[in-house]
Amino acid sequence: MKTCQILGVPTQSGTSERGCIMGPTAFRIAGLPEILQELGWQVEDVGDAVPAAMPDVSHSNPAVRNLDAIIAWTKSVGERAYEMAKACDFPIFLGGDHSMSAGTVSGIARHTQDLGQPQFVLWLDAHTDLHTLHTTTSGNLHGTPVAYFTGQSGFEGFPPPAAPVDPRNMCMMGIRSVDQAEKRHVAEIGITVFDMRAIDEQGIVGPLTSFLDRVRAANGRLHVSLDVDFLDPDIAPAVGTTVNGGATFREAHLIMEMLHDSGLVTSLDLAELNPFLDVRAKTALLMTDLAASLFGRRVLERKTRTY
Ligand SMILES: NC(=[NH2+])NCCC[C@H](N)C(=O)O
Ligand SMILES: [Mn+2]
Ligand SMILES: [Mn+2]
Repeated sequence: MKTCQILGVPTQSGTSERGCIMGPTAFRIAGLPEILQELGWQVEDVGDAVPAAMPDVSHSNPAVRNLDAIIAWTKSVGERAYEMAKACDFPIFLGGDHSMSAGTVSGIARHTQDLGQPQFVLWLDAHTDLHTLHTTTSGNLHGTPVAYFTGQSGFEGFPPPAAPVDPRNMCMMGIRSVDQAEKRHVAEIGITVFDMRAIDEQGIVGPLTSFLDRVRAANGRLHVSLDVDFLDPDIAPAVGTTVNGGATFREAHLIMEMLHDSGLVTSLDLAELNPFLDVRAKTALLMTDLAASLFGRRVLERKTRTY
């Protein structure tokens, strides 16, 4: 049986809105571990990560908030993610704000490097999260993990990622809120971005298939990072950074179903769930259902199509 380990990463220091600390609990109450078991996985919930000791740090950009806590989380989550990748077939990380992914992706990529394979990342988000400590104006470090784990400079005090992800191995979908500094950066480093306009024009199947083909051709391992604000706020209100015009229910499920059928996904973040902002748990339940689709739940049994 395929094995999966689930780790809670209750970070909220990367945001200015409190509540993401409750995210892992909400996913557990929504029944995520049991649902994956029913789908035929051997599931082990390994509890919640705790941050490493906080370093004594300051930064020249006065906007930066909670740098000590984010460095401490990045260190410990990076180690936990690396151990999980060695110990099971499929690590899942329950956030927690998106600063969690500085740790999760860098730990996962370190293991992928040990295997001698390239790491690919699918980033499903309204935002590119590509700031550095120097370019962020909000100071909220959940806006920075992609720059960190792709090895960009500007992360003084952080442990350097052992295996920086090649930005050309990254695909972003759902993007619709990008700051000036991020726009320059994204073009420069060569990430493939399907913004919301591209999705409107081309749909999901073409863009996602072309990326999955690249992952397969390179014999890569694929990490998926799903931010709640990828989804439209009408269906997913439980996030501190809602942006109108997000992915629909069907678009999101189609992505998850295609990812499952591809057989390429080897790890997952469920990020930014803020249960304090939810409406009768509908966002927690939707995110859980999306994970179920990624793990093989489908409406009707049918022959697997390979994308
Ligand atoms: N993970 C997220 N929700 N990130 C939102 C970041 C928003 C904005 N770009 C900022 O840096 O403040
Ligand atoms: Mn994000
Ligand atoms: Mn976002």
